[in-house]
Amino acid sequence: MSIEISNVGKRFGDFVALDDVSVNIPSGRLTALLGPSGGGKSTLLRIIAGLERADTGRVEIEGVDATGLPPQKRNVGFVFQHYAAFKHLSVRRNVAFGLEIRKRSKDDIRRRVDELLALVHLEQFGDRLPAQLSGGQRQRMALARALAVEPTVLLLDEPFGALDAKVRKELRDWLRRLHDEVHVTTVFVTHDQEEALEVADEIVVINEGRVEQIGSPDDLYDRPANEFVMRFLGPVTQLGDQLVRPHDLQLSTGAGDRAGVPGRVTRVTRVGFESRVGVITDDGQAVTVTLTRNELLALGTEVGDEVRIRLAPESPTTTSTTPAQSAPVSLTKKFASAGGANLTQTS
Ligand SMILES: Nc1ncnc2c1ncn2[C@@H]1O[C@H](COP(=O)(O)OP(=O)(O)OP(=O)(O)O)[C@@H](O)[C@H]1O
Repeated sequence: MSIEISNVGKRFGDFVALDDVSVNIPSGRLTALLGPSGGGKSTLLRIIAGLERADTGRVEIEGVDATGLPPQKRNVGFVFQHYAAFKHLSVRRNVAFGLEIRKRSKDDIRRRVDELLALVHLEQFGDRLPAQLSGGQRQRMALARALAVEPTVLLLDEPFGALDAKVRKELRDWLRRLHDEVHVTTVFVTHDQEEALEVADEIVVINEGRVEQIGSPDDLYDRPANEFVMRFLGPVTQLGDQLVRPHDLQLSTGAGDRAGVPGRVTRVTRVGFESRVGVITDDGQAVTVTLTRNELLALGTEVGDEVRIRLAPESPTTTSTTPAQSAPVSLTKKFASAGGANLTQTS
């Protein structure tokens, strides 16, 4: 284990920002701290970096107790959302900065900066000033600078948060490829579930100062530990008392079909390649079903049609704990007896 966080607590006045958090972050992997705004992700990252002191608990980095160490003794590289570059220094000098203060030889520095600029695809921009770079290029420079001193751990706090959606997506793919090349243990903070699912090997879901679940993207998406994780990781709809993903529901038409929950189509919306079908069940529950465009065409269903909703076999579900949204028991029973796969399971 590369970073072991044990029973860390942090308060700001009366406010509990982190409540007895324990997480093991594996070496050489890309780990996302994911959760809603204000949940405590940045605070945890800053505690790993040594920029913030935990009130209780312990932080170990590569077997060394780092709890009381200042940031410069932890051998961590850090990149923030708004990266503070030295404005008057060229990109090369910015990247070289950490090496210069470590008094490396000029030749060494030149070689290493060349390597780093190539790694982040900024070879041709070495002589520019930071202000002459785009936002995405500046964040790549920040990463090169953080990597220059060969940190044990790279910590990224919403590194692409300030960039537009398209550049964000490009940099996300690029970060994944970069990590596959350099394999430095990396922890990055994001509130964007798609970003975490796409990039991370491992995701730690943090909410209201507590860890909700730790696992691979597949684990979290397919086997959410609770309703919060299920809702946070992707779209959900409710059928009976179960929360399910809208794309895990199937629709059928045809008078002879008696399986599944009966209802009527209220809305059909196309969003790019997918189609969202709103159905109101005979018991009055509004359910959303997501189909591919071709599935919708094959089904040929329109607003007003009678349909039956079924859960695709092996689909993940979570029992809703929100009383206001719970369906009448009769519906659950009816659905279960109508052969609703694992809908009767409770977790
Ligand atoms: N220095 C501080 N003084 C007082 N409160 C703070 C301080 N730093 C953070 N907090 C509070 O602690 C909580 C957790 O903040 P943190 O920045 O860790 O959340 P986050 O999950 O990273 O959220 P975001 O995605 O919005 O950055 C927030 O409610 C925040 O207001």
